[in-house]
Amino acid sequence: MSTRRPLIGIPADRRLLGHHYFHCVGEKYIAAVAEGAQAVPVLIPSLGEGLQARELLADFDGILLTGSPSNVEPHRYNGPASAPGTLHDAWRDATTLPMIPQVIEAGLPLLAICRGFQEMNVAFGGTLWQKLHEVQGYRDHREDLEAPLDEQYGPAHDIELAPDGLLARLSGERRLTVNSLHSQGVQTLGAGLAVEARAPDGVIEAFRVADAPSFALGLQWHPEWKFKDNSFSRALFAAFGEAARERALQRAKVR
Ligand SMILES: N[C@@H](CCC(=O)NCCCC(=O)O)C(=O)O
Repeated sequence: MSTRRPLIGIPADRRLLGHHYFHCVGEKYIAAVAEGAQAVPVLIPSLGEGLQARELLADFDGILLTGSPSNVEPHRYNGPASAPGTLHDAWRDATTLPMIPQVIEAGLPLLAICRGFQEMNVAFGGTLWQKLHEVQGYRDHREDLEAPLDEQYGPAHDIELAPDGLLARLSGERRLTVNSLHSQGVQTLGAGLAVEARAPDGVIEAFRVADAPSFALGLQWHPEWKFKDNSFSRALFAAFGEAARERALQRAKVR
């Protein structure tokens, strides 16, 4: 029976560096997959429809959707035009949004973080607030970009966990403290998503795919940041890796 580490795909951001575009993934996500999930991180270029995702997914045991300073293009959820100067990543949208339902349908474990969480909500038909801090009743969920990184990714607010949810089960807690580095947030929840956690102002901070055959979790915060120093983050990536190992074993049986 195969004992190789599971392969976890990570769709890349497409970013202009100098005169050329690159497809890139933040190293902290790569480390969390390799060390936290004990899996092999495989970066996936964001080639949109050119990717043939369905065939590609057959060779993977999980997918991680990362955070990004870019926003999902509003036309993807019939939202209002973004403020001038907003950073988007159309190629990433064109890659992840069609991929998400295929990942769930194929029974691959999925962990989505921040922008990835927002992509999941849009892929399931939900919509986004673009500037939570300008919406009556919501606090500012952004980081201070002038602050040191440890402060930007440091504890920012509590979340209340759904008592019957996966996060409550994984953590054994009802309330946790998380970091917060986002301007956007869930406005309407996508069909089939079950809320796992909310911030004190009511912002949805986590959900799962209610009827997914495997691990399918979206988080608005960043558990990958110094995950080794946080027992809940370690448990999250360990559970994600375990689900990917299970998929790898199933795949090995049918080869
Ligand atoms: N642009 C979206 C998502 C924010 C996000 O993912 N921030 C993290 C970026 C850097 C990192 O990967 O840690 C929004 O503003 O809501």
